[in-house]
Amino acid sequence: MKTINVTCAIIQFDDKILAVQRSETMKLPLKWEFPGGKIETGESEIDCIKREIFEELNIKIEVKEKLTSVTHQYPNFKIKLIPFIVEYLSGELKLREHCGFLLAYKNELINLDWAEADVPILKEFIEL
Ligand SMILES: Nc1nc2c([nH]c(=O)n2[C@H]2C[C@H](O)[C@@H](COP(=O)(O)OP(=O)(O)OP(=O)(O)O)O2)c(=O)[nH]1
Repeated sequence: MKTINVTCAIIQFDDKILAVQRSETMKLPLKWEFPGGKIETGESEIDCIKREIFEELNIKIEVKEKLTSVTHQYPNFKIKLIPFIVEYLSGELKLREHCGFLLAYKNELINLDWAEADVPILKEFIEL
């Protein structure tokens, strides 16, 4: 099965992190994730994450660090999830696709019902 390449952003607002909840009509409904999305043909990972964050959240970010990518097989599809630690730069946060968000301290994030592919990323991030 073809692997979908997806970037995602761990966005730091001061000392809190943004998590977003997938809506009921999306794949993996109501799961929590880091915002991001699929890499388009010819697009770099960095351009992808900046574009997706602006499209989904209306904010500009600066990419700081790349974490370890995770390949995960869901029942119907397989993804490679490519995570970046980023910082908020500008813009007013607006949810364009997700049904909810929260800002939480690092050690509070683990209590959410995450998309499965995000769990190793979250663990790596928490141990940094
Ligand atoms: N953006 C993002 N997607 C994630 C994460 N974890 C995870 O398993 N995914 C999955 C959910 C989606 O199937 C896929 C990302 O695709 P997407 O958000 O751009 O597209 P989508 O669900 O709207 O899918 P589609 O209807 O356009 O095919 O990766 C994550 O942390 N962030």
